[in-house]
Amino acid sequence: MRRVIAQGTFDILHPGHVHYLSDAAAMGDELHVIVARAANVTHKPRPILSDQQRTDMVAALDVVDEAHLGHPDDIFVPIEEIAPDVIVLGYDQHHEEAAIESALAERGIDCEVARASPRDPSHDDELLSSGRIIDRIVERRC
Ligand SMILES: Cc1cc2nc3c(=O)[nH]c(=O)nc-3n(C[C@H](O)[C@H](O)[C@H](O)COP(=O)(O)O)c2cc1C
Ligand SMILES: Nc1ncnc2c1ncn2[C@@H]1O[C@H](COP(=O)(O)OP(=O)(O)OP(=O)(O)O)[C@@H](O)[C@H]1O
Repeated sequence: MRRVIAQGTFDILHPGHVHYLSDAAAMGDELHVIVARAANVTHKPRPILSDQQRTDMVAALDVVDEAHLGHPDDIFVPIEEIAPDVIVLGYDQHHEEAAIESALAERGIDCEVARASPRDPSHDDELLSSGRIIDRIVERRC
Protein backbone atom coordinates (compact mmCIF):
# COMPACT_ATOMS: atom_id res chain seq x y z
CA MET A 1 0.00 0.00 0.00
CA ARG A 2 1.79 3.17 -1.24
CA ARG A 3 0.42 6.27 0.50
CA VAL A 4 0.54 9.63 -1.27
CA ILE A 5 0.11 13.18 0.08
CA ALA A 6 -0.99 16.17 -2.00
CA GLN A 7 -1.71 19.60 -0.51
CA GLY A 8 -2.94 23.06 -1.38
CA THR A 9 -5.54 25.76 -0.77
CA PHE A 10 -8.27 24.46 -3.16
CA ASP A 11 -10.43 27.60 -2.95
CA ILE A 12 -13.17 27.10 -5.63
CA LEU A 13 -12.35 23.80 -7.33
CA HIS A 14 -11.47 23.71 -11.04
CA PRO A 15 -10.10 21.14 -13.55
CA GLY A 16 -6.48 22.07 -12.71
CA HIS A 17 -7.08 20.81 -9.16
CA VAL A 18 -8.65 17.57 -10.48
CA HIS A 19 -5.62 17.10 -12.78
CA TYR A 20 -3.15 17.61 -9.90
CA LEU A 21 -5.00 15.26 -7.56
CA SER A 22 -5.41 12.59 -10.29
CA ASP A 23 -1.70 12.86 -11.09
CA ALA A 24 -0.87 12.47 -7.38
CA ALA A 25 -3.30 9.54 -6.96
CA ALA A 26 -1.62 7.75 -9.89
CA MET A 27 1.69 7.80 -7.95
CA GLY A 28 0.36 5.39 -5.31
CA ASP A 29 -2.61 3.47 -3.90
CA GLU A 30 -4.12 5.84 -1.32
CA LEU A 31 -4.36 9.62 -1.71
CA HIS A 32 -4.43 11.89 1.35
CA VAL A 33 -4.88 15.61 0.77
CA ILE A 34 -3.86 18.28 3.28
CA VAL A 35 -5.91 21.46 2.86
CA ALA A 36 -4.11 24.64 3.92
CA ARG A 37 -5.69 26.63 6.73
CA ALA A 38 -6.67 30.14 5.66
CA ALA A 39 -4.47 31.53 8.44
CA ASN A 40 -1.46 29.92 6.74
CA VAL A 41 -2.23 31.16 3.21
CA THR A 42 -0.04 34.23 3.33
CA HIS A 43 1.43 34.31 -0.20
CA LYS A 44 -1.83 35.32 -1.94
CA PRO A 45 -5.24 36.77 -0.99
CA ARG A 46 -7.09 34.97 1.80
CA PRO A 47 -9.37 32.15 0.51
CA ILE A 48 -13.04 33.01 -0.08
CA LEU A 49 -14.33 29.66 1.21
CA SER A 50 -13.97 28.40 4.77
CA ASP A 51 -11.40 25.82 5.85
CA GLN A 52 -14.18 23.27 6.36
CA GLN A 53 -15.92 23.89 3.01
CA ARG A 54 -12.63 23.55 1.08
CA THR A 55 -11.82 20.32 2.96
CA ASP A 56 -15.31 18.88 2.38
CA MET A 57 -15.18 19.59 -1.37
CA VAL A 58 -11.75 17.97 -1.76
CA ALA A 59 -12.99 14.94 0.23
CA ALA A 60 -15.93 14.59 -2.20
CA LEU A 61 -13.64 13.98 -5.21
CA ASP A 62 -13.42 10.35 -6.39
CA VAL A 63 -9.63 10.28 -6.60
CA VAL A 64 -9.26 11.41 -2.96
CA ASP A 65 -9.28 8.81 -0.19
CA GLU A 66 -9.05 11.28 2.72
CA ALA A 67 -8.92 15.06 3.03
CA HIS A 68 -7.38 16.54 6.19
CA LEU A 69 -7.53 20.14 7.31
CA GLY A 70 -3.89 21.19 7.78
CA HIS A 71 -2.20 21.75 11.11
CA PRO A 72 -2.29 25.37 12.37
CA ASP A 73 1.46 25.69 13.07
CA ASP A 74 3.50 22.64 12.10
CA ILE A 75 3.13 21.20 8.60
CA PHE A 76 5.05 18.07 9.62
CA VAL A 77 2.45 16.91 12.19
CA PRO A 78 -0.13 15.64 9.62
CA ILE A 79 2.73 14.11 7.59
CA GLU A 80 3.90 12.16 10.64
CA GLU A 81 0.33 10.95 11.25
CA ILE A 82 -0.33 9.93 7.63
CA ALA A 83 3.15 8.37 7.16
CA PRO A 84 3.24 8.79 3.35
CA ASP A 85 5.60 7.11 0.88
CA VAL A 86 5.53 10.15 -1.40
CA ILE A 87 4.58 13.84 -1.13
CA VAL A 88 3.53 15.30 -4.48
CA LEU A 89 3.99 19.04 -4.97
CA GLY A 90 1.89 20.93 -7.50
CA TYR A 91 3.63 21.96 -10.74
CA ASP A 92 3.75 25.65 -9.68
CA GLN A 93 4.10 25.37 -5.91
CA HIS A 94 6.77 27.61 -4.46
CA HIS A 95 8.08 24.90 -2.10
CA GLU A 96 11.54 23.50 -2.99
CA GLU A 97 11.73 19.70 -3.23
CA ALA A 98 15.23 19.67 -1.69
CA ALA A 99 14.21 21.85 1.30
CA ILE A 100 11.24 19.61 2.08
CA GLU A 101 13.34 16.46 1.64
CA SER A 102 15.95 17.70 4.11
CA ALA A 103 13.30 18.82 6.65
CA LEU A 104 11.70 15.35 6.40
CA ALA A 105 15.07 13.67 6.86
CA GLU A 106 15.79 15.84 9.95
CA ARG A 107 12.54 14.56 11.48
CA GLY A 108 13.38 10.98 10.58
CA ILE A 109 10.53 10.72 8.03
CA ASP A 110 11.45 8.43 5.13
CA CYS A 111 9.47 9.76 2.17
CA GLU A 112 10.06 10.80 -1.45
CA VAL A 113 9.11 14.22 -2.84
CA ALA A 114 7.76 14.37 -6.41
CA ARG A 115 6.21 17.07 -8.59
CA ALA A 116 2.94 16.85 -10.56
CA SER A 117 2.53 17.96 -14.17
CA PRO A 118 0.59 21.07 -15.31
CA ARG A 119 -2.75 20.92 -17.08
CA ASP A 120 -3.21 23.23 -20.04
CA PRO A 121 -6.65 24.60 -20.89
CA SER A 122 -8.69 22.14 -23.00
CA HIS A 123 -10.62 24.98 -24.67
CA ASP A 124 -10.30 28.76 -25.07
CA ASP A 125 -12.36 29.79 -22.10
CA GLU A 126 -11.28 27.19 -19.53
CA LEU A 127 -10.25 28.91 -16.29
CA LEU A 128 -7.59 26.90 -14.43
CA SER A 129 -6.94 29.21 -11.48
CA SER A 130 -9.11 30.02 -8.45
CA GLY A 131 -7.72 33.56 -8.52
CA ARG A 132 -8.75 34.04 -12.16
CA ILE A 133 -12.24 32.65 -11.47
CA ILE A 134 -12.62 35.16 -8.64
CA ASP A 135 -11.33 38.00 -10.88
CA ARG A 136 -13.94 37.09 -13.49
CA ILE A 137 -16.74 37.07 -10.91
CA VAL A 138 -15.67 40.51 -9.73
CA GLU A 139 -15.50 41.82 -13.34
CA ARG A 140 -18.90 40.44 -14.34
CA ARG A 141 -20.96 40.90 -11.18
CA CYS A 142 -19.62 44.03 -9.52
C1 LIG B 1 4.29 18.99 2.51
C2 LIG B 1 3.38 20.12 2.87
C3 LIG B 1 2.53 20.02 3.96
C4 LIG B 1 1.70 21.08 4.30
N1 LIG B 1 0.92 20.98 5.43
C5 LIG B 1 0.17 22.04 5.80
C6 LIG B 1 -0.58 22.02 7.02
O1 LIG B 1 -0.55 21.06 7.80
N2 LIG B 1 -1.31 23.13 7.34
C7 LIG B 1 -1.38 24.23 6.52
O2 LIG B 1 -2.11 25.16 6.86
N3 LIG B 1 -0.66 24.28 5.37
C8 LIG B 1 0.11 23.23 5.01
N4 LIG B 1 0.87 23.30 3.87
C9 LIG B 1 0.88 24.55 3.09
C10 LIG B 1 -0.18 24.60 2.02
O3 LIG B 1 -0.81 23.40 1.76
C11 LIG B 1 0.28 25.17 0.70
O4 LIG B 1 1.55 24.77 0.38
C12 LIG B 1 0.17 26.64 0.59
O5 LIG B 1 -0.29 27.35 1.65
C13 LIG B 1 -0.84 26.89 -0.46
O6 LIG B 1 -0.24 26.85 -1.65
P1 LIG B 1 -1.07 26.88 -3.00
O7 LIG B 1 -0.97 28.29 -3.50
O8 LIG B 1 -0.32 25.92 -3.85
O9 LIG B 1 -2.47 26.43 -2.73
C14 LIG B 1 1.71 22.26 3.51
C15 LIG B 1 2.56 22.35 2.42
C16 LIG B 1 3.39 21.30 2.09
C17 LIG B 1 4.30 21.44 0.90
N1 LIG C 1 -3.82 24.18 -14.20
C1 LIG C 1 -3.30 23.41 -13.26
N2 LIG C 1 -2.61 22.29 -13.62
C2 LIG C 1 -2.08 21.47 -12.69
N3 LIG C 1 -2.15 21.69 -11.34
C3 LIG C 1 -2.81 22.78 -10.93
C4 LIG C 1 -3.42 23.70 -11.85
N4 LIG C 1 -3.99 24.68 -11.13
C5 LIG C 1 -3.74 24.40 -9.83
N5 LIG C 1 -3.04 23.26 -9.71
C6 LIG C 1 -2.51 22.66 -8.48
O1 LIG C 1 -3.51 22.53 -7.49
C7 LIG C 1 -2.91 22.74 -6.20
C8 LIG C 1 -3.71 23.70 -5.40
O2 LIG C 1 -3.69 24.89 -6.11
P1 LIG C 1 -4.25 26.24 -5.57
O3 LIG C 1 -5.24 25.95 -4.50
O4 LIG C 1 -3.14 27.18 -5.28
O5 LIG C 1 -5.09 26.69 -6.85
P2 LIG C 1 -4.86 27.81 -7.93
O6 LIG C 1 -6.04 27.77 -8.80
O7 LIG C 1 -3.49 27.67 -8.55
O8 LIG C 1 -4.92 29.12 -6.99
P3 LIG C 1 -4.62 30.65 -7.35
O9 LIG C 1 -5.29 30.97 -8.64
O10 LIG C 1 -5.21 31.35 -6.17
O11 LIG C 1 -3.12 30.74 -7.41
C9 LIG C 1 -1.49 23.26 -6.44
O12 LIG C 1 -0.61 22.21 -6.17
C10 LIG C 1 -1.46 23.60 -7.90
O13 LIG C 1 -0.18 23.35 -8.49
